[in-house]
Amino acid sequence: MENVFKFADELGPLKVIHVYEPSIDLKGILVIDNVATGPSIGGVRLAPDVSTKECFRLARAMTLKNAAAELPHGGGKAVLFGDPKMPKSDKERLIRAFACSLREAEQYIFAPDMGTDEESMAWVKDEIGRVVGLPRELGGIPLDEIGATGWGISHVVDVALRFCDFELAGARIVVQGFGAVGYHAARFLTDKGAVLVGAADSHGTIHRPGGLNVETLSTLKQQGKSVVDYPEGERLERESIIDIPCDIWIPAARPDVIREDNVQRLKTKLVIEGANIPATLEAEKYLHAHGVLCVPDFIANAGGVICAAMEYQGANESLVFQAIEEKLRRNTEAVLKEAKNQQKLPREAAVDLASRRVRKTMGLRRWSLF
Ligand SMILES: NC(=O)C1=CN([C@@H]2O[C@H](COP(=O)(O)OP(=O)(O)OC[C@H]3O[C@@H](n4cnc5c(N)ncnc54)[C@H](OP(=O)(O)O)[C@@H]3O)[C@@H](O)[C@H]2O)C=CC1
Ligand SMILES: O=C(O)CCC(=O)C(=O)O
Repeated sequence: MENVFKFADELGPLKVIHVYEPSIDLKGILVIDNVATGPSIGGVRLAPDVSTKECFRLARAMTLKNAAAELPHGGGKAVLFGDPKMPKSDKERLIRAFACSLREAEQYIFAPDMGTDEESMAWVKDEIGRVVGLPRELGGIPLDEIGATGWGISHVVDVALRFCDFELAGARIVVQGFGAVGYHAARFLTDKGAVLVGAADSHGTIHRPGGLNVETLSTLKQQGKSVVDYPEGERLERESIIDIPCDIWIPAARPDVIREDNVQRLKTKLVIEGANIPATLEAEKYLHAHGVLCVPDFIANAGGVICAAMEYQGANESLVFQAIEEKLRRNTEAVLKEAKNQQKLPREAAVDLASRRVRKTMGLRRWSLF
């Protein structure tokens, strides 16, 4: 048995639950990292290559994200082993069973992540009720459909550009992953004058220096095709997305895509981490040393969970965009100012800000974690 206490530090994790039901090939993990601020919220990720370590790192990112955004929620995350493109009936059975198996894990509120969506959350609601990110028909605010995280990213970019030497009009952007985060980030940024010159999905990369039409790419994805089916431009290998020269590079897919062994290939001025844990610390240090500004994940991509938390409190959809804008602009400014003034990595400044808030709420409780 893996020694799960190797992840333990002053913040958590509070609980690590492994779920196994061989009759339907259900293998899942829930990490509840910290609930000092309230019940944890974090998405359920369905992917073939997840792990306990990935789940813990994602749960910790949620603890920091929810604290930075001043939400009354702690951090948790769940992962399910499986192909997100499995037949829908299999996926429904898996998610319903996973929800049932975690019925008693009341300190965790289900939400969507890679491989799961509003419909998956509707199945969770039907089974156990403790869920956010629901379809509108069930009273939810469909955070992926409205582009909550992409909206937040567009404001993070706007603030980060005050710390850079270029403007958004005409800036070349590259997006790795063309799902809920990648598509909406590209949509909001190109609406403000940026040019999307590269995009990747699980099948490959498309590169067109003259610009890619975001809605054409979105239509291809809705038809079950790939970004590489775009009618113009150069088709490249999936990993070649990192080589495309640009001004803003936005990871919006898997973890650890920017590492010590490939960070030198990035030719950009600004990295906005749309994905969770997309870069290793060493890679972020390299970027910092080479003058590339990098806004960390739990600051940049908090739009989705702000929306989710507001849904949980019964808020109206029209208030969500304003709340995301305000919180993300304030945090981005605070983190980048502190990083600049103290000559720190933006991540160091962000972790200081968020963990200070978590420690304060822990100090207000009899037991710090539970
Ligand atoms: N949804 C949200 O609001 C939030 C999401 N995040 C994070 O953002 C990231 C993306 O989430 P989301 O957009 O919701 O996920 P989706 O499942 O909607 O989209 C993921 C996209 O990534 C692509 N992809 C998968 N693997 C690779 C790869 N190796 N290289 C390139 N592209 C790849 C997929 O390709 P294909 O289409 O071919 O499957 C798909 O286009 C995750 O890290 C998630 O945790 C963070 C905060 C909030
Ligand atoms: O935004 C979501 O889907 C819920 C929260 C989450 O999992 C995340 O922010 O990564």
